[in-house]
Amino acid sequence: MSIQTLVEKIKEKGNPTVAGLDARLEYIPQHIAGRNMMLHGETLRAAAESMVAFNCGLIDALCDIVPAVKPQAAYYELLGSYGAMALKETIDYAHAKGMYVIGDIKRNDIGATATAYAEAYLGKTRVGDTEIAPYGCDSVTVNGYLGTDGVEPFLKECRERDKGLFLLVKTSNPSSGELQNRDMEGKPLYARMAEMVAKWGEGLDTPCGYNQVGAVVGATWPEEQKIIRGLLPRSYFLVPGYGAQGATAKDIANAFNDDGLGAIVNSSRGIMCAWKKTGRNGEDYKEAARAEAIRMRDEIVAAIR
Ligand SMILES: O=c1ccn([C@@H]2O[C@H](COP(=O)(O)O)[C@@H](O)[C@H]2O)c(=O)[nH]1
Repeated sequence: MSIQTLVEKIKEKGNPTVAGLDARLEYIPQHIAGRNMMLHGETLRAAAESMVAFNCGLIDALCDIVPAVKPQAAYYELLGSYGAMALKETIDYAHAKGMYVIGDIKRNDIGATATAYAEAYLGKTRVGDTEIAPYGCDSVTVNGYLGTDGVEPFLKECRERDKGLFLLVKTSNPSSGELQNRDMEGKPLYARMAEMVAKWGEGLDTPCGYNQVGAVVGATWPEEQKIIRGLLPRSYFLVPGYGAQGATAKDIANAFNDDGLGAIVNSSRGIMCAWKKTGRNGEDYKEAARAEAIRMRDEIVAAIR
């Protein structure tokens, strides 16, 4: 699914947000985790099956109001081979429920290895005469700081399979300025990266006007958002940092274009852990996640109006 499909889903739902699926065991209510530990003991399998059950419940609760999910690969890798299966099951379930899937993998390497990452998460791998999509994400986050040869294999998937990318430009974490804001021949490094993103996106515009090659721009950096928006008017921004990292709706407005499009704001812990604030032991985790997703949507739509 291309960035165009993401834009259509955002418009259809009137909701420029994405729900992060980054479950640790402590974010999963006891009625789910306890049941799986009864069945499988205190094992990685029990943790992974709990994660899938929790994710599917969240997807059921959100799929009619939220256009996309963003599973973060780290939390699945934490569960070894069971985690890999949990990630695939989560992606397939989200697709079955009509959601767009952004794989937050932040990968890159030398060209040959980047090709393997790109095929694993966006493309297909060949087994004999059969081609199989190991994960089948619609788009992924990519670390462009390795340069063009590492990004090219991901661009190939955009060209050949209509996939999307979000290149790390200005990340949301407190230390991101240590390197990303350093001067590079008169401009901050993140601005140089934005220029690279524009170059990598050449020839990858979609009919809706947005390019397949987008950028990760932290909600925690409103001033940088404005500068990067100016450099990349037709790129979609994935904007993490809202909620648990402290950014609010007023911090994200600069990421959007005047048409109210151009950015999708992520919340992971804010939505996944909303049940922890209701005092009902997680029995109501789906309702709590939905209520938080609606609150977030309304707050962000009001802020960009
Ligand atoms: O600059 C970045 C890039 C990615 N992330 C990821 O987004 C979510 C944020 O989770 P919250 O719980 O909403 O804080 C998480 O998967 C990060 O790895 C980011 O935060 N900043």
